[in-house]
Amino acid sequence: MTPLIAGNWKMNGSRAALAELDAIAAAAAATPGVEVAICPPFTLIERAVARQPGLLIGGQDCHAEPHGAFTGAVSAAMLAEAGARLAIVGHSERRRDQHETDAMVCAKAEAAMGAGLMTIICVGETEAARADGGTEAMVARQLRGSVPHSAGDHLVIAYEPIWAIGSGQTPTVEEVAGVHALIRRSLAGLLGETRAAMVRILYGGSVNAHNAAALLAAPHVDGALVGSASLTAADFVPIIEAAA
Ligand SMILES: O=C[C@H](O)COP(=O)(O)O
Repeated sequence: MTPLIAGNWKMNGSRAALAELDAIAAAAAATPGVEVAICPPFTLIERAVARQPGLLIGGQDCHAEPHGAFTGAVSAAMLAEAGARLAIVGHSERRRDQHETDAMVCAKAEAAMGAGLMTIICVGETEAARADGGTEAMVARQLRGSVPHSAGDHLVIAYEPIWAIGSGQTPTVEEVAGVHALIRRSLAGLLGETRAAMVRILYGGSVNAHNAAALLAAPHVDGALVGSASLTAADFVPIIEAAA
């Protein structure tokens, strides 16, 4: 399975920051065995695609409906028209701040896949769930609610423990491997063994140049979803290289 290293710029970046894409695209071209994506804010998508058409450029969210009276929202078809080839849905920051439920995430994922976009569905436990030993139950519940039954080879799952995002903390490699194995088993139950085997499962949460190689070497870790360390080529390129 080709590893996917995806950068999520969140609400960061500017036209000037797109210059970072040049060295990122060069690193991606030099590591053809690794797929590289960047998800900038919506406003930068078209320029990012124009600047580096070889990179996979994506959106950080999409609406479940194709069009309508949804002020501030962007549909999956709009992302695709802008040149995006993937969408992230269900990021924990949107589940928290926009109160997105599993059902809403599932509808967004269906819309994204319907528009032909590779679709990264994010799941991950809270710090409280982890402390109670509830990590696997919470992740399995999110998968049951968020993954469309129709999902095929456009589907990617990102396991992002909420407490690890932006904190500098990560689970142990063994813990990551355990949750990724649980995700693979859950997907097999939801989609069947054959389709589940094709789904890439990314780890996200404080991935950096120093810890990437160990995390990416864990079983069932098929790439990474990277936040702050994707904002500059200096930080992101070593993570791409670690996946090769
Ligand atoms: O989408 C990316 C994740 O939320 C991880 O963010 P981070 O690498 O800054 O911890």
